[in-house]
Amino acid sequence: QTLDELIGEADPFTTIPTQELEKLVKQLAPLENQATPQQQWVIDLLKMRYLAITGDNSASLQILKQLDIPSIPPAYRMRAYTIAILIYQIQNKYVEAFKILNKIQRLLPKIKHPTLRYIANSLAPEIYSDAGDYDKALLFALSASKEAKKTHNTMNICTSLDAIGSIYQHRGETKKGEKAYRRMLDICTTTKDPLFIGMARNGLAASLLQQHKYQAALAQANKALDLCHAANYNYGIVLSQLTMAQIYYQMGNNQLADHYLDVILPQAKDYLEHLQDIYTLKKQISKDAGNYKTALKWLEKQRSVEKQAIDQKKNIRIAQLTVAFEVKNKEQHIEQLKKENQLLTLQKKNNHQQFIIIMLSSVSIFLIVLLLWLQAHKERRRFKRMSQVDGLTQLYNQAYVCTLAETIFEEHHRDGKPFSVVVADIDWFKRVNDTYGHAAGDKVLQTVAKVLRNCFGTEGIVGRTGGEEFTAFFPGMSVEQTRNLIENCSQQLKPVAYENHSIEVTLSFGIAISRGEYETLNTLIRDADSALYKAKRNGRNQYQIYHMSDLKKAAT
Ligand SMILES: Nc1nc2c(ncn2[C@@H]2O[C@H](COP(=O)(O)OP(=O)(O)OP(=O)(O)O)[C@@H](O)[C@H]2O)c(=O)[nH]1
Repeated sequence: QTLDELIGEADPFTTIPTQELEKLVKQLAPLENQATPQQQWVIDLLKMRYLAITGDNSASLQILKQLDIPSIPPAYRMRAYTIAILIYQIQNKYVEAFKILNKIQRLLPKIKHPTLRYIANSLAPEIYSDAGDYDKALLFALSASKEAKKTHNTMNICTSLDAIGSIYQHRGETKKGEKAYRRMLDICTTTKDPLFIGMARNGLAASLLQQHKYQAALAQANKALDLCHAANYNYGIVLSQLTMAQIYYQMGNNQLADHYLDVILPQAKDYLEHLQDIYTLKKQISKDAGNYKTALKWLEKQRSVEKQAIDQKKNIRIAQLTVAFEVKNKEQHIEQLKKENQLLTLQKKNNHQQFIIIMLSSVSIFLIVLLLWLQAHKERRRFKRMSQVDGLTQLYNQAYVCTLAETIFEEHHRDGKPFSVVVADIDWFKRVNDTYGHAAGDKVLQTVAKVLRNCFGTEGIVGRTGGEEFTAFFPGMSVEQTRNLIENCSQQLKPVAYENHSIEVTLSFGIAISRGEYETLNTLIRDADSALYKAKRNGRNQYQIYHMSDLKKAAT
C-alpha cells in the first residue's frame, strides 16, 4: 500500500483499535520520509497514541512537543493533547494534566470533528473526579454526553452515561445515578457488547444497593459478573463481586459476603478504590464476629489505603488549583496587556484627532488671513483707483494723467518724435448749470467724457483736468492726424437728453505739438491752453493749433 492509501484509511481523530493501529504504524514507518507536512502530522498522531499504548510515554510526549505549535491546525493539536493528558494521568503528573486540560478547553471552540469534540469533552469529568471536584466533573460529563450523541456512536454514548452515573453516585444522588445507568443499559443492550452491558449493570447494582433495594441489586450484580467474565474484564469482575459482598453484608449474610471478598482480594490490588471498600467490609465482618484482633488488622490496611487515596486526591486537587491559579494570573496579565493596548490605541486616536484639529485650525487661519489679505488688496486697489480716477467721469484725474503723460513725453522728447497735447473745454457750460441745474451739468460732463474716451482713448491717454476741461496726450501723432481725430470727435458729440430737454453741447479744442522743440510738458500744455483760449475767443465750437509764430506775434 502506498503512503497516500495508508493515510487515507486512517482517521487520527478517532480511537483506532490497538491492533489496527499497530499494523498501520508499522506500515507507515518506512514511508515516513516521503510524507508531506500534513501527512507527517497524521503519522505523528498515530505514533503518539501507539507509543502511549505500548507504554513508551516519554517518546509519546516527545511527539507532543512537535505538534504543540500554533501554526499546526487545531484538530491535530487537540488530538495530541487528548493523548498526552491520559499519559500525564497515568504518570500522576496532574499539574501537567490540568495544563493540557486548559489548552483543550481553549481550543475546543475551533474543533468541528464530532468524535474529536467528544473525546476532548470526555476527559475533563474523569480528571475532575480524580481531584474530587464532582461539581465540575458533572458539568463536563453532561456536555460530553451531548457531544457523544452528536457522534451517533453507541459506545461513546454509553461511556458518557457511565461517567454521569458514577459522578451522581459519588455525589450521593443515587436516583439520578440509577436513571443514568438504566439509560446506559437500554442503549448498550443493542450493541450486545458484554463489557458495556456489564458495566451498566454494575452501576445499576451499586445505585440500587445505596437505595437498599437488595434483591434487585443482587440480580443486577449477578448478571454483571457473568457479562464481565464473558468480556474478560477484570475491573468489572472485581466490582460486581464487591457489590455482591456489600449486598450480602447488608442482608445479614456475612459468610457469603466474606466469601466474595476473599475471591476478589487477590485481583483487586491495582484498584485503590475497591481495596478500600474490601478492607472496610472485611473489618466490619471480623468485628461483627467478635474477632477484634483481625478487625484491627483490616482497619490498619483500610487506613493505609485510605491515606493513599486521600493523598492522591489531595495532590490532584492541589494540581488543579495550582493550574487554575496560574491560568487566572495569566489571564489577568493578558487582560492588563489588553487594557494597556486599548489605552495606547486611545492615545494614538487622540493624537490623531489633535493633529486633525491643528491641521483644520491652521487651514482655517490660513483661509482667514488669505481672505483678509484679498479684502485689503481689493481695498488698496479701490483706493489706488480712487486716487487715479475722477469719480464723476471715470477718466483719469489731473494729477495721474499728467504723471503718465510726463513719462511718455520724456521718451518722445528724447527720441525727437512728435507728441501732441489737446485741451478740450465745454462751451458755455455755466449756462447749462444755470439753466438745467447742476445734475444736468454732471450728466453733460459724463456724456462728454464718454465721447472723449471713445475718440481719444485708443490713440492716447485722456483725463479730466478741470471743472469742464479735459486734456488728451497723443504720442507719435502728427498735426494732421490730431486734427482728424478732433473733427471725428466733434461729430460724435450729440445733444444730451436730460429730463424733457435736449441740451446742445459743443467743445472748443486747443492743440499744441512738439517735435522735440519743447523742453517740458508743462510748456506744451500751456501752449495748448493758449490755443484753446484762441478757439474760445474765435467763437467756440472749433479747434486752434498753437504755432510758435503766434507766440512771436503775441510777443510783438
Ligand atoms: N455741474 C457741474 N458744474 C461744474 C463742475 N465743475 C465746474 N462746474 C461749473 O462749470 C462752470 C464753468 O464756467 P465758466 O468757467 O464760466 O465757463 P463757461 O460757462 O463754460 O464759459 P466758456 O468756457 O467761456 O465757454 C462753473 O459754473 C462751474 O461751477 C462740476 O463738476 N459739475
